[in-house]
Amino acid sequence: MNTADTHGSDRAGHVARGQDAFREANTVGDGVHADDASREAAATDGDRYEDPGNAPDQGEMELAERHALRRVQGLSTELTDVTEVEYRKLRLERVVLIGVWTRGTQSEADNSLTELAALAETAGALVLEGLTQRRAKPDPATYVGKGKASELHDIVEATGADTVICDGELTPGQLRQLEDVVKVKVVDRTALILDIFAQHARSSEGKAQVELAQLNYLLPRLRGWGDSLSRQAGGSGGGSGGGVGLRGPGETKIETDRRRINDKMAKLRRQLAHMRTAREVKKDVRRTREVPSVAIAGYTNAGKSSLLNRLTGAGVLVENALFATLDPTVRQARTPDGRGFTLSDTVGFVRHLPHQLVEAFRSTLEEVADSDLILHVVDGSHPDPEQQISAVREVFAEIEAVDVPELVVVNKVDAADPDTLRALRTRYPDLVEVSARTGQGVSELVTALAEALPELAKEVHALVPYSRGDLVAKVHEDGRILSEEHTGEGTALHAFVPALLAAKLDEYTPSGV
Ligand SMILES: Nc1nc2c(ncn2[C@@H]2O[C@H](COP(=O)(O)OP(=O)(O)OP(=O)(O)O)[C@@H](O)[C@H]2O)c(=O)[nH]1
Ligand SMILES: [Mg+2]
Repeated sequence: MNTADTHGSDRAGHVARGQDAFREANTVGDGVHADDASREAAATDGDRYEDPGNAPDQGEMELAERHALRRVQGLSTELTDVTEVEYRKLRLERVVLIGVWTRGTQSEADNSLTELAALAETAGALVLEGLTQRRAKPDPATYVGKGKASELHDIVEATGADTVICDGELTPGQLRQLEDVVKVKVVDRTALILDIFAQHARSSEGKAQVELAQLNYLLPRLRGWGDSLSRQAGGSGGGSGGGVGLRGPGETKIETDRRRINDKMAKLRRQLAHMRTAREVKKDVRRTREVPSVAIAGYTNAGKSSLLNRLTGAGVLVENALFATLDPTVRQARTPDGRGFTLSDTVGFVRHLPHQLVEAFRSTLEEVADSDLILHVVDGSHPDPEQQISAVREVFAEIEAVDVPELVVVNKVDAADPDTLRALRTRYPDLVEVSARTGQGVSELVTALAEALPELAKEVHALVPYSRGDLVAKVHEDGRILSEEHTGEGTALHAFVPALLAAKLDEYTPSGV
């Protein structure tokens, strides 16, 4: 918690307050300028692994495509005969949610279940009922207590639900034993999030990362799922202990499956290592340009992609669903005083992000840790934004991003409760309030962002011969020009530039300046 706190608002800094008049006058923010040339540059830099085209309406196309494809997800061909991989196509239709509430207030417990409902809907399920049980800790056998479990069975039967989703990560044994009582498929929050990620991954790297996480989750659960599902499939009616005759061949099959899964995981790890190298190379290119990078991070559905769109007109997918964005999108942008920087959208965070996913997405999340500034986008219209802020900061700590300066950006102020906003202002005095929807506050955000960006290191005076027009162009691109004059010998420049570019300009610096 201490690490998270040191990451606090005091360091976010730079945000001028009391500019309400200015804000009123600027309700339609035009955002950071991203010209076509720089957008083209972003495309050739190839920050996406499967470039879906660079048309401005790309986000809309993705959205349409997603709606068209929703719920038609195939299995990887290599695993089609592993029947226990069943959970990968959860085919959630009608679900009942159940949560064990161990600490905190009633409203926190309710928020948690509301979030689970949003996750379930994002995965394509229809939520019929949500229940919580207050207990000191989850029951080691059936997650909820025995009595509650049979009550749950009655509700499942009465509503005609086909799946129960538990708000936590269950042990293989708990999953199996609860299934025995409720007689329908039981999945946990982790499996649900993995399923959403599987539906949403678009790049080959994202797909590989999710598949690795799924297999990782599946491995210790093979037997549990296998037992329970085969009993159900066999229609033997929930007798305990499984069929004697099934045990031998069942175990052999599990061994085979386990080996196949291990092989598949090894292959995925190799592929990912390879893709990672490719990404490092691209990052190096960016680093040699020394353009500062800004990462937009925050809780899922906070409005990160909307804000990126508002800031650059990038046409990135926006959807009122959790985890709409899984693949990093990087755009070139420019501050009002002309300094170039990159702005990247990232995968949303969630409370108790399954550990397998943090592992799998480590390379993607490291983009955040490697950035020069984090715009931490917070959903101001959520009933409990502070809890989301802490959840996000926990992930920052896990990916070692706590040293990166953070600017807290409270989004959706058009829909936020004034009391919530007041509480946030007290807690994070340096925050910026915006609405990606209406554009309110966006120009203040641009100013705050420009101030928080690391200053370009070097002031140079140079006389660049006309044969080195490329260098002058670079100064225009990456630097901030104070004066420029065309003389008989070349272009005389006075500018602030990144250190690396300053070194290149060194030989054109007249001595004595
Ligand atoms: N009222 C209001 N709604 C907003 C605002 N910004 C975004 N939204 C809505 O919030 C939802 C989520 O927006 P996204 O931009 O997809 O959020 P995200 O943080 O990128 O979400 P993930 O990629 O899923 O993590 C969408 O329905 C947006 O229309 C805002 O300023 N005001
Ligand atoms: Mg997004």
